[in-house]
Amino acid sequence: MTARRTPAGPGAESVRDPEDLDVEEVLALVNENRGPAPAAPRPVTAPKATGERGEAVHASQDRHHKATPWPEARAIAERAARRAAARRTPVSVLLDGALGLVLAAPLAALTDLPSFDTSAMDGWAVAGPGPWDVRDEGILAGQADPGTLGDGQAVRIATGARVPSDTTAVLRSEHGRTDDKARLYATRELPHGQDIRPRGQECRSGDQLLPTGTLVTPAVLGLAAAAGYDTLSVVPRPRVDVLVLGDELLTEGRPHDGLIRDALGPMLPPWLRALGAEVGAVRHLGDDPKALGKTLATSDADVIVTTGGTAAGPVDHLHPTLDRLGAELLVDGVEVRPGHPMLLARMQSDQHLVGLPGNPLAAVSGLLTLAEPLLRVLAARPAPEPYAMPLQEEAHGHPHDTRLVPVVLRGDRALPLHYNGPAMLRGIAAADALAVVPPGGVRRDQEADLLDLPWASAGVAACFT
Ligand SMILES: Nc1nc2c(c(=O)[nH]1)N[C@H]1C(S)=C(S)[C@@H](COP(=O)(O)OP(=O)(O)OC[C@H]3O[C@@H](n4cnc5c(N)ncnc54)[C@H](O)[C@@H]3O)O[C@H]1N2
Ligand code: MOO
Repeated sequence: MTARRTPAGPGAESVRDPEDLDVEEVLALVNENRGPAPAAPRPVTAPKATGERGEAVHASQDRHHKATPWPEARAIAERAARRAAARRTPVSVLLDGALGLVLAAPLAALTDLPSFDTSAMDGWAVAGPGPWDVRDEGILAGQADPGTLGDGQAVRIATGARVPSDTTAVLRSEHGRTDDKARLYATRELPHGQDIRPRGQECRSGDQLLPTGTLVTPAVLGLAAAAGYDTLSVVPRPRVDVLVLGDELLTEGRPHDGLIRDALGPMLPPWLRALGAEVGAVRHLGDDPKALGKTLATSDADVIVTTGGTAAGPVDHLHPTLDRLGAELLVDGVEVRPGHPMLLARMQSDQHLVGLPGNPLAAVSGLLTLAEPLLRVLAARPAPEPYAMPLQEEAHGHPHDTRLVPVVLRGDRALPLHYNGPAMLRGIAAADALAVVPPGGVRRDQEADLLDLPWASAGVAACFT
């Protein structure tokens, strides 16, 4: 695979323009030497394999089954979403609500475009060879009936106006002159049909302009409006409920007395929206298994995202609660660092739960491993083009698991960031992408696959509004 883009271009390291300075400053903060080294590989607790890879297991089954390999976990999330996506019903939305959604039906022109023979220039509509007698009244865009021109006649015309019947060409204003008797002379040759946009030049009514599955971009909105649409049939955004678990979490102020700030409540909704979801208010449920059970049982969201409680600690209630509710575990642990306790469960045929680990970077890992493919397929969005870049520094690997390491893109290389421990957000907050580091690691100058962060390519405003 090849690098998809080179944000700073060759030589970016030696040329420090003001934009680069910002990057340098951020890098100095994130990669200064006193920071901890990249997370050391963790010893792997020997898992006992049970059943086939990717096979659904009931939540009460052996919790020590083998975790799913990282690429397979993503494929399982995609497959699960495909089954649910087949049952989703398209919705009709006003144009201004369709941005970022995907067409559920082909966009067929509701009119010819242009819908009438149109002047492409400001000048004169003329009939037959010149010189021409110029009519008194000109024609503007938006005028319903421009009449007919007789041979040897001309009329002033504006760009976008309907040309009169029997017009043979439009003479641009800079290519003609009139005498004091209102006779018009061309100052250069005027081919037949010049500067007339004939009706149907771009499309005929009924022509397919865009296929099902097209992402609605600003340009698509423009085309749809031009072709006569007020509403579009689109795939609805999957509705996501976010449940933040943990009694230790504060929603404001500074950490104190063993309590810490909830970092995921503010981070997940906009990130999930950038992945195509419609997200309601975040609910903080503490470590209350009853509240968790009730909320899961009554949610009508397409996808429930929980944070924390995925491990086996005294207040990690997710597994027992899923078990009580009869959920089907499609993925229960992934061979990825950070984030290995993440899980994917099918609650009902058309409802899934993504359990993100509580450690914040582990939660990001779960977001990109399980939530991204699930939401992308439910929203019918196209898969991002895979791409790879050489690493500017070595990223060492975990003995068995894939590692996801925050990187910044500098010129045509990706620089791994430190502060990439499971509980840290300092690296990812400065990152453009996550490098996929297979077991064995990636040497300096060797290519690593990259997962883009949604805002790195589109910009924050484009992807969150
Ligand atoms: N005996 C074992 N213990 C743990 C294992 C393991 O394999 N065996 N795995 C560790 C790994 S790896 C992770 S990741 C965590 C996953 O834990 P949980 O999903 O159960 O999450 P919690 O225990 O609730 O929290 C973990 C950690 O993250 C902090 N946290 C939780 N929520 C938030 C939030 N919204 N914002 C900021 N920080 C949050 C929480 O206070 C804990 O420090 O389990 C390990 N343990
Ligand atoms: O390694 Mo855990 O998965 O801390 O994130």
